[in-house]
Amino acid sequence: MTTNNLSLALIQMHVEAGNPEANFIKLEQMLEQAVQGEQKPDVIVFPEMWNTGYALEQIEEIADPAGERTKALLSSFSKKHGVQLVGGSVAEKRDGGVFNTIYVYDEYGELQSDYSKIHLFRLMDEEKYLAAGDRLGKLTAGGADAGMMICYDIRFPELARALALSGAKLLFVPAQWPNPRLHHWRTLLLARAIENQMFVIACNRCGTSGTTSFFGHSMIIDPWGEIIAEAGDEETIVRASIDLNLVDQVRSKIPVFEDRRPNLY
Ligand SMILES: O=C(O)CCC(=O)C(=O)O
Repeated sequence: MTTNNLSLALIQMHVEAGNPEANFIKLEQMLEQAVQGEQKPDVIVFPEMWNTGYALEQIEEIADPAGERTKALLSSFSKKHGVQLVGGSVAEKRDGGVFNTIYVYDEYGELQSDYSKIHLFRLMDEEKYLAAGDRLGKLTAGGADAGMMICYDIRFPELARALALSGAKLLFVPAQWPNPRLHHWRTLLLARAIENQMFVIACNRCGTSGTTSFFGHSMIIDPWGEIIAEAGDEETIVRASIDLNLVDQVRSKIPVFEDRRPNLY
């Protein structure tokens, strides 16, 4: 069988809470590094809320108005380098609120889709400062249908299943998932990959903000649940090439989607 390869790079960066200037500089530096590797990536993924971090008390002032600054950067970079960007998420100010939003730019510099986090994480008071999105996140990557979820969203298996049922073969997950819940992060990502027989491509931040530390461990998991790449806790770019044909192979070996009994549950 011929391969259908997609080359990925995940920007596992330190985010400075409340300092968009520093974060834009850091992101641009790491983006340049990402395209200078031996194999130019087809898709680059960033972490959650990389522009502002979780400076929630200041979020109204520092969120990107209509995402304009972020969109300008993503559009020009994707076009210049012919690379698709799953632009992490940013704090985006619109419609009288602040949303936690992913913009996806295609390799021609055009906005392909967006997604605003639909489950707000109450342990970090997100519901007090942020507005929730109200639709699913879908995109295409390497010619395949894909879905996106943000951080806490991975605790909701129904969401990943809905995306898989709508055709997604890959799931992109930008996150700011902190210590001490590394075990939850790895287990949930592995479960979403195995149960939906899809690639899971998860980009977490690293470093410390105030008293909260982030363990990194960005991961690329295949539809059989094998870990193709996993970072440690340092600032790094995680790279891997995946064969999209593996999704159909795994789905025909164990036909979970044909064997479902949705009328019983
Ligand atoms: O669910 C968790 O444990 C972490 C979620 C989180 O940090 C977030 O959604 O920002």
